[in-house]
Amino acid sequence: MTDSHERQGDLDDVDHGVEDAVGATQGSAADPQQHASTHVSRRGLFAMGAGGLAVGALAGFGGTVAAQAMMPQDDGEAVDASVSHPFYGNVHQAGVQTEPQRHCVYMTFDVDPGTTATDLQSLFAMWSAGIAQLMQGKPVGLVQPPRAAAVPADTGEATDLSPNALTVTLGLGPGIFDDRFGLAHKRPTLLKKLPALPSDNLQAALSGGDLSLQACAEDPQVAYHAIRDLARIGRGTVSTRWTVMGFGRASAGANQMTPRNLMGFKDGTRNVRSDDEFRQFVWLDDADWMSGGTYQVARKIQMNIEIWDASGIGSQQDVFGRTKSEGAPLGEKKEFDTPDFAATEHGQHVIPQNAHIALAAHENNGGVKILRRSYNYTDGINQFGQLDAGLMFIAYMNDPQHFVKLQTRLGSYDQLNEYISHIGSAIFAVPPAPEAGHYLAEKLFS
Ligand SMILES: C=CC1=C(C)c2cc3[nH]c(cc4nc(cc5[nH]c(cc1n2)c(C)c5CCC(=O)O)C(CCC(=O)O)=C4C)c(C)c3C=C
Ligand SMILES: [Fe+2]
Repeated sequence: MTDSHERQGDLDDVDHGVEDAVGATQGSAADPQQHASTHVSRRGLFAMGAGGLAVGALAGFGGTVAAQAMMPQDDGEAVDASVSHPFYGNVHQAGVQTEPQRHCVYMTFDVDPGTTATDLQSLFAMWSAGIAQLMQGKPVGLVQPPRAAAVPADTGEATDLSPNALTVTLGLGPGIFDDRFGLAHKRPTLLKKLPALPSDNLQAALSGGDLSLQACAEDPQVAYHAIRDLARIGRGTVSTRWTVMGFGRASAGANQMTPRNLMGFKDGTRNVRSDDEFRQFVWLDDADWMSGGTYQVARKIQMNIEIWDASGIGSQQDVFGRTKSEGAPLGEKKEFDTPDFAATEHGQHVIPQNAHIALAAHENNGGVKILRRSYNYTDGINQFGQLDAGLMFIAYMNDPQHFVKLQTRLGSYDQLNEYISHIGSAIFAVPPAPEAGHYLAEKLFS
């Protein structure tokens, strides 16, 4: 039993929100047999009941949230705050193939000492029930409980805000499959710590984690609220490790205009887009309990923005191999023209061989592609009074070696290295979405 159980006993006046809702529905667990051999702690009961809450949540709130006015944005795209994505039954977790929303809060967690597999199981059940609520624009429990001494289960800052296309995506780090929880035999085949890579400048405090949550939404407060309440639900089982608040999505989805990174260049022009490409490069198939899942690589990449801002447009364009305004490959006219990496002029490659796109393109990497779903971030100013900002690079792929292969080349030769520094790094396995009546990563425990 972890100290969280004791704390739950102590906090009589807390409105337990998701926990109570889950516990109250335990009679409707989808498959009680599945848990028959599990030690049934209070948390175990939550785990059994999570499916019931899920079903209830779907039945009760499944319709679309009341439509609101469409808010036109500067990029010409309208934000429809009423959009909500389904959590259950979609095979893949939302937040991967989902068109990138404008804001993202990314957080990793370490599992607290003394936590058991049953505690983890309960956490995933409670997080699943909570995420299902949040993605519909609902609180995870009472914002205003009736008794004056009761602590609200939901922190309340998203009250009256619509779902805003919120997605919350759970990742499991390599640590979940070490000797702490008896889950080593369930380790996703390709999940292991990333090796040291060229140009790494990693800080331990910005790296690793047993679990990750990526919350993306069109409204930053909706994304932050989700992470805050989920971290609260996890208290006593997991502790926060590192977090990044991302904005101005720096990758485009299939139907979106290409956004710009903080270096002012369009980012996401040549990304994984079609269902076929997702099948080929992102989703895991025939991978036991991970089928329908994927791997997530997160890198916090700091930019030396002040130095970049002082460099000439010619060298900026050479760094990426693209023009700044249009985003066209050098030597071409339009953004979506195909780069010609062989073209030369006056004996020089038109796209320098050490340009970012020349090194990263699938044509020059044995056909390898990864899905980039990154966000800009800022941490204010650094100790020298300079802008502290960069790219929260988040990528999804069905083989983490694809990232390793690309970053080995980029870290060794990329002109961009003069202006960036990889300061944080982590890898996670992203399980498939649960069916209605089940919860994330449930098959880990059967
Ligand atoms: C290991 C993978 C990659 C890292 C790390 C990475 C960092 C990084 N990228 C930019 C900006 C741009 N990247 C662009 C293209 C691009 N980048 C990668 C991979 C990594 N980038 C790939 C696979 C590609 C596609 C290459 C191609 O097929 O042409 C571009 C060009 C526009 C686009 O196609 O998206 C930009 C701009 C930054 C600023 C950065 C780290 C801070
Ligand atoms: Fe890139």
